[in-house]
Amino acid sequence: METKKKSAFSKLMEFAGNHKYFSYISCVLAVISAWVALIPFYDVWCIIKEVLEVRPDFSKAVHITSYGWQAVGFALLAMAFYIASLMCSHKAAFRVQANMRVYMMEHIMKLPLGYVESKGTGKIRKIVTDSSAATETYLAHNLPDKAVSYATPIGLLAMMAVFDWQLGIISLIPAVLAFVIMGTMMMGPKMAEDMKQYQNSLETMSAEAVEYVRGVPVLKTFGQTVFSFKRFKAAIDDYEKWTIDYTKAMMLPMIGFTVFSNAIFAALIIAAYVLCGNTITDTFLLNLIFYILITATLTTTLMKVAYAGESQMIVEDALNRMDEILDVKELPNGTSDNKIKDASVSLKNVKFSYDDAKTNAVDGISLDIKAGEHIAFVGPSGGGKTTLASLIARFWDVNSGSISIGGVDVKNIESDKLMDTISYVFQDSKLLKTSILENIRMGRPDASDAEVLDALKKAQCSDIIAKLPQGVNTVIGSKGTYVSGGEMQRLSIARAFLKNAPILILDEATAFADPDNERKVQLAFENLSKDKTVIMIAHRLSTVTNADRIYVLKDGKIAESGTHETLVDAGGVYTHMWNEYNKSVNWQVGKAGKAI
Ligand SMILES: Nc1ncnc2c1ncn2[C@@H]1O[C@H](COP(=O)(O)OP(=O)(O)OP(=O)(O)O)[C@@H](O)[C@H]1O
Repeated sequence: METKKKSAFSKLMEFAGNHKYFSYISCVLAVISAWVALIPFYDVWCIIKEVLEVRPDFSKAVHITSYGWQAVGFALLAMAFYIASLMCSHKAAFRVQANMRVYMMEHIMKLPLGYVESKGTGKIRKIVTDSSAATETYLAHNLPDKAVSYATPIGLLAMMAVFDWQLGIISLIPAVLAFVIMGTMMMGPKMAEDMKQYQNSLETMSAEAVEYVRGVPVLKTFGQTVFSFKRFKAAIDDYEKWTIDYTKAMMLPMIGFTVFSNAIFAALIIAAYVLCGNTITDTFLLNLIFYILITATLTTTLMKVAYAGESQMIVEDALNRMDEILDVKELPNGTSDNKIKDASVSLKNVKFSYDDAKTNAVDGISLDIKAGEHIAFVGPSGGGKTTLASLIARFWDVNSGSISIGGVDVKNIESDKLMDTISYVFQDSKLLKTSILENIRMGRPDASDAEVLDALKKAQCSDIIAKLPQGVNTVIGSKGTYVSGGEMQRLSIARAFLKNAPILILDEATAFADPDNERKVQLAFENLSKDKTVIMIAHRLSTVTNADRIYVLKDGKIAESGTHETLVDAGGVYTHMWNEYNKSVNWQVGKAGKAI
């Protein structure tokens, strides 16, 4: 769907489907309502006219009541049209909001998984929900109001020209001035930019607040409370600055706008003195009273235009934020008829860099993993282990080179097929807020309860289930159901068991709370790894000693590769890492010994 260089309204209408007609009808009804709402003013004019004509014998004013009822009738009719207009506008707005969310989510599902991971699910959620909510307010309320605010001056103009064109023009002068101030100073490009900055600083402040609260345990442990409060404080200061700047920038235009839009009747009174001097006629008096009454409508209308303009800026900003996500290219889905012949993985001169990064995170890596081999990626932090594993699972597409699975380039494998071929067990396991049973069943939706239970057993989860209040039916994250990082990883191993994909990528957790958990996770990994091609991102060398081959990754390149034994003897990066590892193990044992 083309989303650029279009007005906010036409962008929104693309999401409305057939419901766009409700938006159009809503505007038409709002216009009718605006014009019908002017008729009671004509009735009032007739009443004043009759009063002036019959004075001083007011008993002759026999039409006043009928004019009065007519005014009430038209006021009610105008209200009915307005309500009907709002009903239509809400119908369209809710449909647009729903379609927008569905469209965004469908798009997000096709984006590189790496993008979703690095952008942050919280931020994406905020854009999807908040931006679509902003469009709802705009379409449901501001659009009909905008129609009213354009229709009313046209209706008024017609009426004013009919009754007394001179007074009409005079009452329009302040209105036009207010309108000019609004158009140039309150809604110009500068204000749109200020509004954007304001929204940005609001977003940063919310994000910093969340980070601050999430980091409280770490901050307290390291006694860094005051220091780290600085970032949050800086975000608050920035927000304060923008709010004050925005308010200051708005102050003069707002004063001008309010003065001019409320001064219409004052202009009329001054004009009356100038135009008539001491000889005021009945007709002039009648028209003057009529204009003074009716200009109140003009003031309200101008206010509505101002609010509609502000909400237009908000909706445009919301649409731009959505475009940030919609502009990210979806990963093209593979369609090759070539069959994946086995669970082998082959990389040929693979290069990849993250957006805006100066260096390649993976820089010309070639390797071949035969079906059924167990290999490990080790190396210093930032060496490219996770990135390389993500490329194999096609969370990102390579910049150059190629990755193939079973002889077929991953770009040509249909995404469902690719996901059936690979199981990725993340370090920070992804569990949803639903029952354990359903969480595990995601591995294979048609699995029976018995199969899920079997997977849980193989993944060493029996003790987790036993301690939960409702066993496998316990909802993760519900009250009283705390699962530790290690337990969570075992649960996601159970999910991988159920999926039973021939290639397994395991991102080993860096830290475990207790040795028992660590032993169980390792046992679960071992069970899961049987008869599969395994790629392990290892952080502790103890877990890779049995691997068929170890790749040491440094600065996005393979620094060394081979079995544990050959690498230990090679005297390179791995030897150094192994020595350091042994020192740390001995140090821990020594420390434990001392403590006892
Ligand atoms: N989402 C991202 N956006 C931008 N740069 C990234 C992203 N993820 C990783 N990087 C960068 O890419 C390089 C490789 O990182 P990667 O996470 O693959 O290393 P790693 O070996 O897995 O490190 P660790 O052992 O600490 O997990 C690093 O310089 C890192 O800063």
